[in-house]
Amino acid sequence: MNTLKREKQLSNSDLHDTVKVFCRLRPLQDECELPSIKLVSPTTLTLSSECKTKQIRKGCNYVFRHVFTSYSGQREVFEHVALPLLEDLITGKNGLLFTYGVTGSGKTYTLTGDQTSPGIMPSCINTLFNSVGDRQAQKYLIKSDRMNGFEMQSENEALEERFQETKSGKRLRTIKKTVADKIMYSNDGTRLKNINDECIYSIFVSYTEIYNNAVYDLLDESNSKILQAKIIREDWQKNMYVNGVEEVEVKSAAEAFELFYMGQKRKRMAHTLLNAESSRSHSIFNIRVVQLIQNVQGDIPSETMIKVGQLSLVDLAGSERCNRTNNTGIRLKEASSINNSLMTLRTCLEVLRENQTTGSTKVIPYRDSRLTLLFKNYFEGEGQVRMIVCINPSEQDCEENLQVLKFAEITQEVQVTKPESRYQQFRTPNAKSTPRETPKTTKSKGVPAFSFGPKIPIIKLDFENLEETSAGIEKVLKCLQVRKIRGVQNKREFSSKEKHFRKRLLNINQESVLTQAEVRNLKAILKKEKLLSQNLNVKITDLETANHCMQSKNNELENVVRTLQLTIDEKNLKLNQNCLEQQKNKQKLAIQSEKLNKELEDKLRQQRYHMEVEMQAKDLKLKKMKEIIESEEVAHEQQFASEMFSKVVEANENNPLHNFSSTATTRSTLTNKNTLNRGRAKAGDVWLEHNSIKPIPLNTVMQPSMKKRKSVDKLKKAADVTNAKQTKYCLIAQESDGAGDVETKLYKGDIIPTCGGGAQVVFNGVECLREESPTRMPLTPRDK
Ligand SMILES: Nc1ncnc2c1ncn2[C@@H]1O[C@H](COP(=O)(O)OP(=O)(O)OP(=O)(O)O)[C@@H](O)[C@H]1O
Repeated sequence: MNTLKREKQLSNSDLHDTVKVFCRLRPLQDECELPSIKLVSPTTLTLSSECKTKQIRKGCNYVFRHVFTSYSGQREVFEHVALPLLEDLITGKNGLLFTYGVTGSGKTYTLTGDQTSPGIMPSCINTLFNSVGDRQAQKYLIKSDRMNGFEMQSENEALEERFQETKSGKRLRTIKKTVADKIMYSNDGTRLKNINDECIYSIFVSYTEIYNNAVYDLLDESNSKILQAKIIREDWQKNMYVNGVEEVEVKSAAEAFELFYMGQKRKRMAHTLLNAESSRSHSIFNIRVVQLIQNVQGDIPSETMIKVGQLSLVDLAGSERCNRTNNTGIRLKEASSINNSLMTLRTCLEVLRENQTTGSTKVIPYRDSRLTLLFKNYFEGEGQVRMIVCINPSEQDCEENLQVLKFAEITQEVQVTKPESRYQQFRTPNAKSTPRETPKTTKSKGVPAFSFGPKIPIIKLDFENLEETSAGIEKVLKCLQVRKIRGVQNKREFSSKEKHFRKRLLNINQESVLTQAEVRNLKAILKKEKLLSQNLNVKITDLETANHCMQSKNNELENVVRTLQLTIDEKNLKLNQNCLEQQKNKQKLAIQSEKLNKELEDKLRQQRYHMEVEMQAKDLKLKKMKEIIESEEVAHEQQFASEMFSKVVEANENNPLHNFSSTATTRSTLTNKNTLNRGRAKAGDVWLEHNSIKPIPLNTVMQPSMKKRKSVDKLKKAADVTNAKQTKYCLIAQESDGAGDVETKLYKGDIIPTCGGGAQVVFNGVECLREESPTRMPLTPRDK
């Protein structure tokens, strides 16, 4: 397995020239969480196994100049990182310190901190004022020209300005004392050792921010609500600066903190209007220390030199990725702008490193972003550059931290030339104009710009005292010679100054041409923006109208929904009432039916009891009747059976098909069934009426009841009897006694199908119809 262990050891000589990169780990919010970053040594760290990013290079170490752990205090960070920059600043050297890292990794905390643990900015301010003490120049003796330069005023001018300020109350701070107390940071009394006792100092601060690639002056008091974007320009020394930026001279730490507080307030206010957050912009707090060195000859200051040092403290915006934050709209624009500027910073440093290591001369794209353009000079050797990489060792930030570490890796390989102090500006109190170009070692004397040499002495021509006269002439000659030499020098100086002046004029002209072009561009941009804004206004109006329509429609629909809802509610109420009534009715019905059932059961029980009693009585009666009938009928039966038998035999003779099982069976069945089945013919029974003779119809009142019948005179085929529909059989016989009486006898029986498919007739009764003549003689007992 190829171990990718890579550890960069920075050589001592490199340390002086490279960008010095420090790392600060912030404490984890959740104490139970395991850190995704592991400290290998005080200068080295590595990503731990908790970091589950795909891009992780296992075993890869990242080396810094120093790693501040979560236990490192603000003081430690200040002493290691910012104090050397302050020492440079006080001697007129420039320095740039920026914090870089993911959102929430502690950049602002490191730079600003809070009252009890002041960050780098308040510590720098406190240390500066502790060190300068009473060696401060009088206010307004030095004045910013708002073009990266300084002017020197006479004491009277400065006094006048101070007087005007007090009179107008222009710079009187508006914040309350309670707020002023709150914005004070604790001061531990640290002092710088390299203060020059022969100098007096003036401290200036400016506070700017870069938001969406536009520079805003946070101390600009011209319009307190809307911040105007500023342009970045290059001064005559090729230094980049924010044109027209407000540089305020501060005479105490409190004043500086007040300005910082006001700048932050303005930033918040402007951002509320722009719908942005503080961490969405890069903020730059600039401290400039102007050092005045005055050489005094007698009572008159013979020469005045100015050295200017600048320290830029930059709080970069968070470097998170767009897809993690799911930004859209303005946030996406902000994020891409932040990422673009950070990307450009990265590209610039990469190209710079490549140019330095390979000797190539690739163009560094400083102009691609305002951030890199503003700090171009630092990367090209105008001062020390230090970076604090802030890291939140939480697992969530793991992937972003990896990107940050990679950036840190590139940055610390970039070389910057060692800064050196120089006289940036010079101005004598009596001269009004500021010489723009001041060679580092140029010294100007407190005498008129052009001197014509010593005055020509006045001599008296005294021919009597020739010696004195000739000495005087000699003096005049000498003086004239000196004046001649001075004249030549003056001529030379004049021509060089003229040259220089022309050159400056040319530069100014070029600058003015460039400015004009810039103004033209800006005007074109403004025009475009105005057009865009007009279009947007039209769109907004359209959308507002549409929105209005939609809202009225929506209101109507809401009304409809409300009425429908009311109807539904009413119906639901009725439905519920109906349900309740139904349930009540059901309950009532159930109670009633239960009552009825009970009553019926009681009645049934009573009836059953009565019937049983009746039945028993009837049974008793029947038994008695049976006994009587049986004794009476024995004789009749025998006679009837013999009659029946003869009739059937007779009928059988006429119809051989008539299938009777046996005479004996018939007789016995007849005997048994006669009493039981007589008169039990049902209404639905079909009768087979067998008229073997043609009977004379009798007009008796009672007639046989055979509603459904089939009359046959002969039984020709078996089907006549076996027809399943026919259930009753009736054989008709008629007799006449000759005296006029006629008797018809109907022998009745049930047709019962047999197992063999035939049928048998079981006789069970005889009906007799008798018609007697009213004229007939009564029968003698013999006749009977
Ligand atoms: N070293 C630290 N010790 C204690 N608290 C810290 C430390 N670093 C950061 N914090 C806390 O973490 C929180 C976030 O820090 P800070 O606002 O400085 O992050 P940031 O990187 O500036 O974020 P942004 O990019 O959003 O501005 C703050 O509440 C701060 O107090």
